[in-house]
Amino acid sequence: MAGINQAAARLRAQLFDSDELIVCPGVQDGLSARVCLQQGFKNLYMTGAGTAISLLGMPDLGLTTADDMVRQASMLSSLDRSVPLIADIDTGFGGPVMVSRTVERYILAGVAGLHLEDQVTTKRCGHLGGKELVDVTTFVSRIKAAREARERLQSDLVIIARTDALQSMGLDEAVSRLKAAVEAGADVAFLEGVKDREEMNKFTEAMAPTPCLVNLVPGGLTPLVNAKEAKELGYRIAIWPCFAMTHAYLAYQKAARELMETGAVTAGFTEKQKAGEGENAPGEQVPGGIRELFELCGLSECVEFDKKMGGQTFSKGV
Ligand SMILES: C[C@](O)(C(=O)O)[C@H](CC(=O)O)C(=O)O
Repeated sequence: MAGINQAAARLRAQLFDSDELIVCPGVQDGLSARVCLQQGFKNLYMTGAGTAISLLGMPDLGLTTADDMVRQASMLSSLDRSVPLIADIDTGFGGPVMVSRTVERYILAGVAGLHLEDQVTTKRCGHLGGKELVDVTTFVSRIKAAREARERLQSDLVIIARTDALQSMGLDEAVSRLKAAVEAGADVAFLEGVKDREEMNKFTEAMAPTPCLVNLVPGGLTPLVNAKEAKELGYRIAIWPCFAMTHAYLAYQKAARELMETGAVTAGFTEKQKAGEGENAPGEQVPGGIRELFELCGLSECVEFDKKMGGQTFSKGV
């Protein structure tokens, strides 16, 4: 338990023993997480929207189950346990019993922080229209259930309360909901769909001294401020949910179009090959080729581990 809880304790220290902005690139699968770890990020964020898209091929409409999310969170937090993962838990997937059970599963999966919201269980992405909310008593009961799980497991889990109330009820009601959530045990406040810098500032000031999170979704409602600006606006955590996914989508599309139109894929070709000279030599290293991807995902570490344990699995090389 102590080992798993370490990431949560680290996130708590980042939040309360320092004033640095906690920068969380959004990841939705093993590849995006490995790339962010390779780049040296100190935190990761598991996006629910990205998980719906990459795991189910479906939009963010409350279609991912607790099992889908726990499994993904467990895989992501296992890749580097020294890097705290903040994960989306949507609405907690039911009433207080279900919320408590799901939060317990997130803790056991090694999640360091999670955000729990006040939309109805048939929720949707916070940057879409027509959102419906539960009443404040139900929202608070979700937060209390999360807190109960944290206490029961003696975990340092950081609970982030998210409200989607801005769209239909305005800033004052949103702030009042988040204050009630903090009173019930949440550590951080997350105002979804904040629309401009003035509102961002007003929000962080209204919530002080509670730390606030800003959600920077490409193509969403919130201006895409950079890390420096987010900090100046009073935020302590910034998440970039689908940033890599937008890039990946455009790259997949380009490659698929090329294959469809020309019957060939040149992405893994060397410059010589692109110039029409020669074919891919068997086993040749190409940028982004399969060996490089395996290396990114720990090929050498696996081989080393096998050897260290006295295994012979790779004694003939890989
Ligand atoms: C933060 C969020 O909950 C997520 O799943 O990453 C989404 C982001 C998105 O839909 O791109 C959200 O509801 O804002």
